[in-house]
Amino acid sequence: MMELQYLSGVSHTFQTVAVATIIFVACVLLSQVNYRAQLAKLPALVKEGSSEKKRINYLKSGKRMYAEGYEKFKDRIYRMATSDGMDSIVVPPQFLPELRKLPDTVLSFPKAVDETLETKYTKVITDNPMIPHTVKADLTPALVRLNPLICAEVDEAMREEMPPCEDWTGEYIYMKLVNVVAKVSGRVFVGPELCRDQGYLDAGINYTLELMNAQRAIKDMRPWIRPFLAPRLPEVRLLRRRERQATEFLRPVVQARRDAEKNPDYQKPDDMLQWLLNRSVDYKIDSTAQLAKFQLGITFAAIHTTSLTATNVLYSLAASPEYIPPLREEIRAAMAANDGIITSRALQSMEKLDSFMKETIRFNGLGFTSFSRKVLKGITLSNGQYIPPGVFIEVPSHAVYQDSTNYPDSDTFDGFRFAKIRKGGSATDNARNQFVTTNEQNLFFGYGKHACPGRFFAANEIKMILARIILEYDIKNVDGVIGRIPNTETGSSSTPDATKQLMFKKVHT
Ligand code: HEM
Repeated sequence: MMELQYLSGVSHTFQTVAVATIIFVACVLLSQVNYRAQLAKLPALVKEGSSEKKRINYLKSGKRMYAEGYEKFKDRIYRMATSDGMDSIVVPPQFLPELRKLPDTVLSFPKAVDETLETKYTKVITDNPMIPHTVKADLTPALVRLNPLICAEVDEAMREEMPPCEDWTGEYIYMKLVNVVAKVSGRVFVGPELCRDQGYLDAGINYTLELMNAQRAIKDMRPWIRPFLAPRLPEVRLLRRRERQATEFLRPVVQARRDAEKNPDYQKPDDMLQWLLNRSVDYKIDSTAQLAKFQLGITFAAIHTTSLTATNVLYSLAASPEYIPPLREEIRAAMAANDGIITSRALQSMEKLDSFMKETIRFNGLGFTSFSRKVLKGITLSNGQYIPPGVFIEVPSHAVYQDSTNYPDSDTFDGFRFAKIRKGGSATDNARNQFVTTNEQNLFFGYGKHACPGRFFAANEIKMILARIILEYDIKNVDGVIGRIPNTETGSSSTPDATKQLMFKKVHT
């Protein structure tokens, strides 16, 4: 009797579990059907073809497809299959003002980065506000004070990296710039103790490349198998090794600084590591390992973006060397007016250089889209179109830059386009036409509350590096290369081709 009762209990439990499982699976399937039905209501740029064909097409012709969509859909959103075969929702820029008001719980920047970088496995920190806050509240206001020091670091790093170039000399400038930027950013991020340590510099430079490799290896796995196998991928293990290595580099420096603080006369260093230490109590960061991950995160955000952008500008300059004499004159005058030092005031007065940098990224930014966000709760736009939760959105920034209603005669590269507007214009014209400007027509550094907080530092650093190069060298393409070295374009990304050389020759005055 007891046994029968027990068996009937087991069978009842089993039935309950089975029913619950069926209900759960049905709900998942229904939500999937609902999600697909909602997506299907949005117009698609490419209707025909298998998802693999669409994916390959996107990788090959992303730039053209974003331009086509921009022309075709104008003030409507549409969907397009992207590199991982999933549909992304492409949003025209006129919706940006309404989207920027939405909180991260509805339209999320960190969640978009989490999925793009597979942070569950790569462990990049995306959700700690301490990094953007420290960059905004400590680094940007410190620039006026730090610029002479940054300038001295640029000069020293350039002397170390660039050969004499007494005659025309070919250089793979991208790798040179990565080293310069790593040293200069290193001085500001970790301070004097580590910024010249080749081991630490290499760790920072390689981390970004290793992170991208790990992300690609994870994306190549089927999603359901990732929780089991991704942590064991050699590429992912390498990231763990880098984290441990960075922690070991930082440990003695952090310890020495904490010990020194006990001395009431101690002058705290003026760098990002110290600002992070100062804020660590408020943000409940108590281990060197966490600080090391923050440092790697900032390095990831800063080094290659800055050096790729500086490379883009030099590729444009080599293709249009007629800009070199007026730029050189401007830089000389700015320095002469500021006791030979590149102060913040000197940088601000280099409006032609700022303009040339801005015009370069109008044609050759680091990609064709901006404002990548994940939709967490459904959004109805002011034109009535509905964006379902679960999708990614992006704005076709390159198409915006090539629209002649935003930029008259938009097909023409006019290096001083923005300097001319600023010279004759109002305070608003001045504010809206700078390299660091972010708004609906200027999306290189993103848009809204997550727009790149490091852009002021990056702009200063790039200008100082370019100023040093333009003052000291004539620049041209390698013989036989006509026009600008084309960027490598894949899907939504565009990078200067690091395998190409530029020619440099020392200027003697
Ligand atoms: C030319 C160089 C750089 C470019 C092109 C660039 C670009 C960007 C872009 C597009 C975003 C996303 C913004 C959005 O979607 O709205 C971003 C975010 C960010 N960038 Fe930069 N960046 C550069 C340099 C730097 C530097 C030097 C730092 C650090 C000092 C930095 C720190 C960050 C951080 C912390 C975020 C995340 C902001 C947040 O979570 O709210 N970036 N950057």
